[in-house]
Amino acid sequence: MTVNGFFRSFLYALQGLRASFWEQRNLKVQTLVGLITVGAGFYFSITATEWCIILLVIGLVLGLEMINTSIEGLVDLVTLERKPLAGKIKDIAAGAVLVASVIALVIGVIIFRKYCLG
Ligand SMILES: Nc1ncnc2c1ncn2[C@@H]1O[C@H](COP(=O)(O)OP(=O)(O)OP(=O)(O)O)[C@@H](O)[C@H]1O
Repeated sequence: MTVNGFFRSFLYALQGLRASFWEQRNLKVQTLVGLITVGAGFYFSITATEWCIILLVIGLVLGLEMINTSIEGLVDLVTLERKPLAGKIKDIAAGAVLVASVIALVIGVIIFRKYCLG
């Protein structure tokens, strides 16, 4: 891949980021929660290891939400008819986001509990 090709792929990825952000209410909410968590991280001066874990789960949730958005679009592209398989595929993709979000919440509680309780 040439430098130009790499740069173009990077721009396409940024376009994808922008498109999913403006189209997806969930992604905006998750980004806001992520930013609040980062703010809390600065406020409580969490450790480097805690930063790594927090940033990893934020990236996981946001990344999975974008893949979920992409799968929803792909299913709609294949069929707009009501079909059990189409619904199941969307539900599984949404379930993946839910799993990551619940894990992120648990990790957030584990990390910030000790700072909040003193
Ligand atoms: N073609 C379809 N056939 C059967 N069920 C569907 C179909 N499309 C969507 N569904 C069902 O409706 C749910 C919502 O799908 P939809 O594409 O509207 O997502 P959404 O509610 O807009 O999600 P988001 O708010 O994240 O965009 C799916 O999870 C699925 O259960």
